[in-house]
Amino acid sequence: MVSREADIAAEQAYFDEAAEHRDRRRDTLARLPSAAAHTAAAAHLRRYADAAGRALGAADEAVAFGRIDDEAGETRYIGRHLIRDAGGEVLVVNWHAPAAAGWFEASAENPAGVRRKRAFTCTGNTIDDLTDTILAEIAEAVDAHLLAELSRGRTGTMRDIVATIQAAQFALIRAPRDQVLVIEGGPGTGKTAVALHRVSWLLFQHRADWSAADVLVVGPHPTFVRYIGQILPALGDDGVELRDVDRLAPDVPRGRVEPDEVARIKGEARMAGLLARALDARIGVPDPAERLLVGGRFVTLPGAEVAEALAAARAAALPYAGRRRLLRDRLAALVATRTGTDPGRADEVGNLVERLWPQQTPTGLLRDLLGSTARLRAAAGDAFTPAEVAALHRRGADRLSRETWSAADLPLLDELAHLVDGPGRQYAHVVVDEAQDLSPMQLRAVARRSATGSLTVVGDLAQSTGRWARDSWDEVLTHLPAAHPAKITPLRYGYRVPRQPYATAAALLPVAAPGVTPVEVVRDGPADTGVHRVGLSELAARAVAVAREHAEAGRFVGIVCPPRQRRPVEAALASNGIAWSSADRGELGGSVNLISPQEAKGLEFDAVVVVEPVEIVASDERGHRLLYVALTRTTGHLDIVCTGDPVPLDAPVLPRPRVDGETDAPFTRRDAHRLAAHLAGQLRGAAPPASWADVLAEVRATLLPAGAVSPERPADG
Ligand SMILES: Nc1ncnc2c1ncn2[C@@H]1O[C@H](COP(=O)(O)OP(=O)(O)OP(=O)(O)O)[C@@H](O)[C@H]1O
Repeated sequence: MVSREADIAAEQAYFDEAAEHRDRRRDTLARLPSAAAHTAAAAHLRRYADAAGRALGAADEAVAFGRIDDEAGETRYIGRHLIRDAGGEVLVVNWHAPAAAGWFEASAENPAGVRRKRAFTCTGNTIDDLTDTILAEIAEAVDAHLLAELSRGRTGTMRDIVATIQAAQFALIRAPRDQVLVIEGGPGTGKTAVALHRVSWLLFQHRADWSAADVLVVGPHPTFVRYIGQILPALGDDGVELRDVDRLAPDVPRGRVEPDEVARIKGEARMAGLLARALDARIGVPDPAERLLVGGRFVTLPGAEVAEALAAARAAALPYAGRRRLLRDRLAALVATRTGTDPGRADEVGNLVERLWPQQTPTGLLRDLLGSTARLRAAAGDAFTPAEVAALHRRGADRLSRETWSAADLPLLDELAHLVDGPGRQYAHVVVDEAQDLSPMQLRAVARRSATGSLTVVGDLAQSTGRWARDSWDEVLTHLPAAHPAKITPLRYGYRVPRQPYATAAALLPVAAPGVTPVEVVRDGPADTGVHRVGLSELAARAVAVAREHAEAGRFVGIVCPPRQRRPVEAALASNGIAWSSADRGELGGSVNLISPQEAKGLEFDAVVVVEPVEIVASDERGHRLLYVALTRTTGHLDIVCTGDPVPLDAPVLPRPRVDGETDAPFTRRDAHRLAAHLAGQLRGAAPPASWADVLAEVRATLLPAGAVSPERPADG
C-alpha cells in the first residue's frame, strides 16, 4: 500500500511540473510585446499578454485544488486556471470546463462515473495534505474537505469557493443565461458565493460574445461591495462592475434625511408615472403665430404648423432630449421653406425650441418638481392623495448646486436621467444581491441596466426588512424585465452558521417569517450561544469585554449594535483602547468590527456579539427578521448581551407610520398592553426592583405635570 507521504510526494512532483509550465508560459507572454513590428502591434500584444497572464492566475497559487479519477482509470487535475505543457497537452483543467464538471456533480447518491475525488490543501503550490473521497464508500453529502474549509477563520473579504462547490450550488452556477434566475435560501447557504461564481462561469462559457465589462453586480451597501470585491479577480475575471445600489444614480451630493413616510412614497412604482408626467408638463404650447428674426429678416411661422412639429416630436419614440432635437430640426425646416436657407444654429430658433421644449437635467427637474405643490399636484393626477402630494413637497436649496439628495431621491434622479437622455450603460448580465429589500424604484434602476433581461437575483424573504419588507418574490419580479422566464431556485444547506447559533436564530422564524423552512445546518459549532444578561449601565462594557475575549483568541469579530447603543459601545471600545473598524465608514477588517443590523446583511465573522436584541426588534417593522439577520452572521461563536429577553418573540412596539394630514390610527388596549410590556422589560433590565416605584412616579410626573388633565383611556381593540 502506498503511504500518504509517498502519495503527497508524487502529487507534489506533478504540481511542480505544472507550475514550471505555467512559469514558462508567463515568461513567453512577458516577451510577446517586444516581438511586435510596430508600436500599435506592441500595444495590442501587451493587452493580449496581460489578459492571457491573468488567465494563468497568481504566480504563487496552487496549480490545482482537486483531482478526479473516473471509473475508466482516467485522471484529471482541476484548478482555477487552465495549464498546458509545451506540447499543448492539458495538465490542469480549469474549473469552468466541461471536463471538470464531475468534480462538482459527483455525490454518494450520484457518482456520475467518478470513482475518487482527491482534494488538496496547499500553502502556495506546496501540498500540505490531501483528502480522498471514494464515492462508493461515503454516505454523507458533506465531505471532510468542505468542513475543513468552512471552519477556516474569516477576514474582511469573502473567499472563492471553487474547490468545494456543492452539487446543488453547481447546478445554479451553470444554469442557462437566458432567464431571470432567483437564487433564494436561508442565511449562509452560499447564495452570494454562487451568484459570483455564476458570473465567472457565464463569462467563460460565453467568452466569444461577452467580456467582464458586460456584467454588473449590484449589492446593498458599499461595505458589502468591498467585502465581495476580491472574488471575481481571484477567479481571473477582472473588470466586472460592482456597485452598491445607491451608486447606480447620478453622482450628486447625498445625505439629506427625510421622514420615513416620504421615502416610502418616493420608492413606489407610481412615482415613475409622476416623473414622466412632470417632464411632459414642461413641454409648452405655441402662440397663434411665432415671429422670429432670422438672418436680419422676420419670419412668421403659423401656430398650427409649429403645433404639428411639436406633435410629431411628442409622438417620436425617443427620450426627451432626442425629441427636443427632432423639434429643432422640424422648426429649422419650417424656417428654411420660408427663407430659402437653412437657419443653422440661429439663436431665435434656439429660443423658440427652449420655450416650447426646455432643456432639462434630472437634478433641476426634480428640484423644481418637489419644490412646487402646483407642479406636484398636476403630475400626481389621480395616482396620489393630496396628503401624499403634501408629503412629497419640500423647500429646495436656494441654488441647485447647494441641493443635497436623500437616498430615496437617487432612484428618482436615475429614472429622470433615463427619461431625459435615454438608456445609459447597459449590461449583458446583471446580478442583484439582497434584492428582497429594494424599493420598486430601485428595482427599476436595476432592470433598465439589463440589455436582454438576463439576470441573477439573490435574496432571502426571511431576511427581508425595512420599508419594502416582502413575503413573496412576485413583488420583486414584477419590477424586473420579463423578456425571459423567471425561475425561483432554493439552496437548502447552511454552510456558514453552525448548529448552536443557528438553533438560537431559528427560534425567531415562526414569528419572523412563518412558512419559511429553516436551513439544514451542515456542522456543529465550537460553543453554545453565550447569553449575558446585565443591567443597562453595564451593557456596552460587557459587549466590549466579550468581543475583546474573542479578538484575543485571534477571531475576526463583529459587534452588531442597534443605533441607540452605538455611542456607549464606541465609548467602551475607546476607553479599553481597542481599535475597531466601522462598517458605516465603509471599513471592515480590523479584528473588531462595529456594524448596524442593516449593514450586517451579507457579512460574516468568526464571532458575533449581538447587543440588546429587544432594541433591534423594535428598530424595524420586521424587527424579528432583522434580529435573525444579526444572529446568523457567525461562522463559529455567538454571544448575546442584553438587559432583557435575548430572543424576544413578542410583537415589537413600533412608532406608527403616519402621512401628514392623516389622523392618528386608534391606539388600542392591545397596543397599550404591548407598550407596557416593552417598557416593563426595559425597566427590569435597567434598574433594581427597589427603585421601580420611584422611576414610575417620575415618568408619571414627566408625562402628566401637576394640573394636567389625564388623557382619555385607550379605545377597545
Ligand atoms: N460550497 C462551499 N464551500 C465552501 N464554503 C462555502 C460553500 N458555500 C458557501 N460557503 C461559505 O458559506 C458562507 C456563506 O456564503 P454566502 O455569503 O454566499 O451565503 P448567503 O446565502 O449569501 O448568506 P446571507 O443570506 O447571509 O447573505 C461563506 O463564507 C461562503 O464562503
